Order: sequence, then structure tokens, then C-alpha cells
Amino acid sequence: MREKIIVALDVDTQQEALALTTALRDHVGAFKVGLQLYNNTGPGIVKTIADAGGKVFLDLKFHDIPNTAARAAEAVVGLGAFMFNVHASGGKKMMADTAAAAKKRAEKLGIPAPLLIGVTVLTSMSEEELQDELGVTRSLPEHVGALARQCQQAGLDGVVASAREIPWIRKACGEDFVIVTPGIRPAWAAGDDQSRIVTPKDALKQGADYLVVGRPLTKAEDPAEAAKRLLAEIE
Ligand SMILES: O=c1ccn([C@@H]2O[C@H](COP(=O)(O)O)[C@@H](O)[C@H]2O)c(=O)[nH]1
Repeated sequence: MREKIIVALDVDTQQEALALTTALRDHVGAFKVGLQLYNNTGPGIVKTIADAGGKVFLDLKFHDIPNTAARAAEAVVGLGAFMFNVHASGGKKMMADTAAAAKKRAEKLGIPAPLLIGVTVLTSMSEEELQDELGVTRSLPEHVGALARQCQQAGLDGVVASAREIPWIRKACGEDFVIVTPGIRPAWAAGDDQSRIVTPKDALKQGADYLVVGRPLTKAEDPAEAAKRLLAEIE
């Protein structure tokens, strides 16, 4: 089960990130480098964590025109992350061009292409916000299911969504499509700015492939103890 846990390293410095990877690497499967750490430290952080024995999910959520996203994806391939992502709402062409560019670059380098995952609806967003602010008329789970289908048709490997929407994603995309679920909160953790939260146990019960957990572990007084507590709930 621990292989399914991805820790969000939302910290400012390489030093803080490496302290967390050292404390947590025996308890989890991978580490996520997002906008905060990447923009504070630069692309080299991916290799630094990989060299320290950690698998890296590079969570930069590309959302741009097809050419820009595809060229950025080519740069990502050489960094050594096992997974990276784009926003599904960037459209099918953007996703398809990005997937094709990453595969081509990986082939050229003779390395496996990283998994490419589409962000459906951010887990911080509620159905009310989606409908009232973004003008989406279908229900949130239906919207996630429809975006997931577009990701699959564009050649992506999976999606990011709340574990609440897994039944809709499985219905639209089948069992082999990768589902990465942030917004994971054990009962003892604060919800913070997340809206569609799910416990680790329920996320696994629903069939999540990966659970992204940040603050419940990284802000804990003892991150390794918090990870052990979380694992005790699911193993
Ligand atoms: O829909 C999404 C997409 C990405 N995230 C990222 O996951 C982590 C969650 O951190 P917590 O501290 O466990 O809330 C964070 O890095 C987000 O950028 C997400 O939460 N929701």
C-alpha cells in the first residue's frame, strides 16, 4: 500500500525537501514536486530527489496552447520524473500534442516516457464554485467523468481527481486508467483549503491508484510517525 502514497513536498527549499524525503522514503512510494518547490529551487530539484532515491511526480499542471505545452513536456522528459501533468480543460489538442511530444522525446533519449496525467477539477473546488463561477452546468462528478474520457481519447495515461469521482471515471475510462487522488485527509487531519476530501481508506476502497498527501504528513511534528499512523489505517 505504501507504494501508492505520494507525498506533496510543498516547501520552499531543497534542504526542507530532502529532510522530508529522508524521513519519509521508507514509508511512502513517491514524492511530488509542485509549483512552490519547483519555482523556489529550479528543475534540478527533480534529479536531486531522484538521486536521493525518490520517485518524482512533477506537478506543474501545464495549461497553455498546444505548442507551448508540448515543448515544455519535451523539457520535462529529461528531468527524470515518473509522472507529470496537464490541465484537462486545456483541451484535447493540447493534451494530445503534449502526450505525443513527451513520447517522441523519450524514444529519442531511449528512456521510458513519464506517465502523463490530466487534472480534471481541482480538489479545492466545490460543485457550487464549478457551476456558479465557471458556468459548468452538469454535476461535478459528471464533468470529471467527461474530462477523464477526453484525457483518455487524447492519449493520456490517467487523471487527477478527488476519490469521490472514481466511479464516474471508471465508468468513462475503464479499470486500466490511472487515477491520482489528492485531497486525502485521515480523520485526524485538518481539511485546510481542500473541498472534496476523502480518507485514505475510502480512497483505496474506491480504487484509487495513487493517494497524494501533503500537509497531514509534512506539517506534522513528526512526519515519519504521521506516515506510520496513516499506513496503519490502510495496511
Ligand atoms: O486537484 C488537485 C490537484 C493537485 N493538488 C495538489 O496536491 C497536493 C495536496 O496537498 P495537501 O497538503 O494534502 O492538501 C498539493 O500539492 C496540491 O497542489 C491538489 O490538492 N488538488
